[in-house]
Amino acid sequence: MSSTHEAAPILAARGLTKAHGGTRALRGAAVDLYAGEILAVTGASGSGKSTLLHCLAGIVRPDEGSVVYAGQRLDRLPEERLSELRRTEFGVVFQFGQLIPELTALDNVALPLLLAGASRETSRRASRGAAHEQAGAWLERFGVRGQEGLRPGEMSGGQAQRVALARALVTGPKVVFADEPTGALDSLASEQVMTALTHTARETGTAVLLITHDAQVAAYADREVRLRDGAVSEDATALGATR
Ligand SMILES: Nc1ncnc2c1ncn2[C@@H]1O[C@H](COP(=O)(O)OP(=O)(O)OP(=O)(O)O)[C@@H](O)[C@H]1O
Repeated sequence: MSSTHEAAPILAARGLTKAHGGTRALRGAAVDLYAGEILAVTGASGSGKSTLLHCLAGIVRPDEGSVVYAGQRLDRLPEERLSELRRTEFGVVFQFGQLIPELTALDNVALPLLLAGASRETSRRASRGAAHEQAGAWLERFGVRGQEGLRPGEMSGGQAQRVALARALVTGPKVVFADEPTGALDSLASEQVMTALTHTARETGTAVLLITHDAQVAAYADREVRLRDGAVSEDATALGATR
């Protein structure tokens, strides 16, 4: 992907600051994410990567600055509109999947669909069957079809992360936020997870904001921005990912 984009970014942050107690995690960070783009955010430990992701995903409000998603100020939306947006337009994957331990893989992936269905007040039974069918198809897509009855504690780390990816993508989000999704995996599992994530995102046109400190993982992205002390230090465009 080239460094010049004609369309407006789907997500744009400017001048973000955020302090956690006395620690200034973000100091004027700015970033653009374009529709369908896979953007790696890299930087040393403590440079503010996770805080940036939380602000962009509407999980945390910045102290100052703006976050514009599809033309609306995310940082000014009331909490209920924000949570609806997170449920319908965004998907998230964290380092340790954050699957619900009591639920099977199938139920974990079906859950976002059931929540979306419940908010639309569709027939419970019909939506449950459809959600399970769709969840099964996504597990298949991520190569974990045989695992639908397993609970997270019964899966390998790589399998659990692929289930977490299926859960993040099942609702057809516009943006997936992935915070060190391979941070707890060995290199083979890490490769499988990154291949699954990037292939699917490219097929579905989902934009991905990928946090990583691993150059091999960043190489899957189209473009990289580097954070240093809470601000973007370098916009290393056009990684030229071919995967
Ligand atoms: N909830 C919190 N309470 C207090 N300090 C925090 C909190 N979250 C982050 N920080 C601090 O803010 C700074 C930025 O943290 P952040 O997690 O955003 O960085 P990071 O680049 O993602 O780091 P890492 O790669 O280690 O996960 C760090 O100094 C961190 O200790």
